[in-house]
Amino acid sequence: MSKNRSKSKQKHRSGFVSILGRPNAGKSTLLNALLGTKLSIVADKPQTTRTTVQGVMTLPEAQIVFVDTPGIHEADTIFNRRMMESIKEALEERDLLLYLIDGTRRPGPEDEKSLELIKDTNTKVFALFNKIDLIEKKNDLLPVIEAYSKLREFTEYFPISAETGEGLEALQAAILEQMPVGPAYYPEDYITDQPERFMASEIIREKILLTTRQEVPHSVAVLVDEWKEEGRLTRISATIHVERPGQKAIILGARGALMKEIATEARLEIEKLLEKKVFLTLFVKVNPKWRENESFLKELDWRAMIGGEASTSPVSEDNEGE
Ligand SMILES: Nc1nc2c(ncn2[C@@H]2O[C@H](COP(=O)(O)OP(=O)(O)OP(=O)(O)O)[C@@H](O)[C@H]2O)c(=O)[nH]1
Repeated sequence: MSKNRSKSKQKHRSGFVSILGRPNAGKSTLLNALLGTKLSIVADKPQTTRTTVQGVMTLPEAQIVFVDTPGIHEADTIFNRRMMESIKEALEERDLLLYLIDGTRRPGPEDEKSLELIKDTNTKVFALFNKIDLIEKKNDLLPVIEAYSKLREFTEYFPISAETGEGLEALQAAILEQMPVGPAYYPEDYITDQPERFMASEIIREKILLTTRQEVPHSVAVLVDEWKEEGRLTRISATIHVERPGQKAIILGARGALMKEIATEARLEIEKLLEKKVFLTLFVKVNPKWRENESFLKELDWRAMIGGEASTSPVSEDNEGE
């Protein structure tokens, strides 16, 4: 880590950061963790036609704009030289790159291929070794870090867990330090309802996990279908997607009792968050194999919500009301 952390504190800083990494490394989880825990601001429009703003973290002393890198997703499958060149060009425009690595695995040929993208960029790159919560003995991470550092020299190395939040504070401080002096690009109070929408779905999901005591742990996804501000009331309707009819039965409980409990607890917490009265309607729907359904996963991704692509379609007959 660099030494003069305190020196840089007075001036406001701002910059553009991209998160890269192989599929499944945890990029979305990290972005959510960095932004979510800070109740961050999320921009609802692309910053330029080429770049999508994924989220803006506004702190008293800095603003960090997380931006997507166009073409990066295709780059994993299409190794077209022109595309690689345009991605590399885009990466040059960033103030910092976060290269996310699954810290539980040593690099394989796919990882080496993926590192090609950042091979000769002039932009600083942090190596983030994610999922350290899965590593029993911390020493087991060392050979992984060593193997990666042989493939490329990174500016700094961070063991983190996007899931538990471990290491994220240090990471945030280091990101801040890399940001050039500059103004905030977005007004401080520029908060759309989108993070609230995402947080509401997370609250509902959490209540399900607590209420059903982990009987349906990872088979649950919650999508907010409708969000209407009606004066002092916010009307929210959301669908709980499960994989099997048995899971739907568990969530509903006898005569819908459990579902009622989930809805009430979630409503109370969302009311606290919004500081408003909330009318919450929940539906539960069997959506087999939703985890393999590409378009559904996209809908789930809260970034998709920012683009206004979240489902607003009416709920189908399969649903059960609160
Ligand atoms: N145990 C653990 N799991 C994690 C962590 N970070 C992410 N995951 C899990 O890893 C999986 C992939 O995470 P994502 O955030 O979807 O990964 P991604 O890099 O955005 O994936 P793509 O969208 O496919 O590029 C999910 O099941 C996450 O829950 C972590 O720190 N610890």
